[in-house]
Amino acid sequence: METITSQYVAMEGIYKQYGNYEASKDVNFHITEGKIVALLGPSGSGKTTILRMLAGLEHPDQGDIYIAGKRVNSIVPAKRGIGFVFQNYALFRHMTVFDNIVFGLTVQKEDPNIIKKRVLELLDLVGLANLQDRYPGELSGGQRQRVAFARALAPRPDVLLLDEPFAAIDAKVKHELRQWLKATIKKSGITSIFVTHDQEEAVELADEIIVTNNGRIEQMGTPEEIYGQPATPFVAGFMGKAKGIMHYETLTGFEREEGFEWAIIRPEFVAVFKADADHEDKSAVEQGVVETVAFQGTRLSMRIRIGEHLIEAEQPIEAASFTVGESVQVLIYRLFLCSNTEVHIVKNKALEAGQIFYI
Ligand SMILES: Nc1ncnc2c1ncn2[C@@H]1O[C@H](COP(=O)(O)OP(=O)(O)OP(=O)(O)O)[C@@H](O)[C@H]1O
Repeated sequence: METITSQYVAMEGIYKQYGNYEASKDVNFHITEGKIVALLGPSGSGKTTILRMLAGLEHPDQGDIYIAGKRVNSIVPAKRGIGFVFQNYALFRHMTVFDNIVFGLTVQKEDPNIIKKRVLELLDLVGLANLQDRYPGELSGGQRQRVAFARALAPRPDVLLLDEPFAAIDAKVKHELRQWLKATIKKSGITSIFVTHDQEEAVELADEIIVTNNGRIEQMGTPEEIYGQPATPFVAGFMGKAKGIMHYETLTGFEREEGFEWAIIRPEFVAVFKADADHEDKSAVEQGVVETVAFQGTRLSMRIRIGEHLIEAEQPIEAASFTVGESVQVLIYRLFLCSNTEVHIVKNKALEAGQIFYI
């Protein structure tokens, strides 16, 4: 059997078509042992197809798949050493929590005493030791997902695959459950790959993110890299909250670059001042007019018109309040300047030397 040594999970030169539709186009990535990796991208971008090919539930038309250093293309799903957690829990309703977890092991025909010991260990790991006799219908969504997680870990897989594991979970519980999952995965040391279309989830959980778009991988990197140094215009526009995307002509402090026609301005790249506010960067501001103001808990979210362009800005609520129609000074600290294929991260040259930038 072929082996690769330096990478634990890998895809090399993967192509996959469904009929005429190309769901994966030259997919390549390498994942190091013990990492948590998110497959992040819009609906239909090919995330689930990648996960299902790793699991052996779909087969590539071309390319190589490696798990735990072994080429697994021709190995059946049950022998690939993977655990799978689905978004809808997929627990057996007529079985207790204990028996649901046992199910992951009985198929391996283990000794009953070893099975019991292993299940108790897992119940402890997922914090459900006192609920082992309950049925899935008597658990909350978060608890059910913990059981599904324990069941997937039961046979000690080399790799854990999770398909939108929090999709069916209440928004309030999600944050807590993500923190729990991250800590539990790290404790067990298992290499984990999960699919999500939620960038907040990817950033919160993953050591590394693979951004998919239209069947291709746009970028792989740490959340900080993906967020702060987008490699492609798609990633620059996909990550971050509501952003101003404008056909770029001139903005104070930013020069034109040949072939770079578009600018992406995220809310955190912008500061807003009252029209009469005095500050040291006056020469670097644009004049704008507030078009909308929305209160969002701890922040004010605003849409501001600069000439023909609309950009989004955010202010802490302790800062000055703003009203619709008000003229304001807008200071753009930086922007992402995009050609069709490249992104340049450009700082405002008109700012005083020594200005501290946000990111
Ligand atoms: N069995 C199939 N037969 C035909 N086309 C399919 C099949 N499975 C997926 N596709 C198509 O392949 C593309 C990629 O699908 P995939 O499920 O991998 O995307 P995704 O990024 O996971 O999307 P989502 O977030 O909506 O689940 C989609 O256009 C989808 O319609």
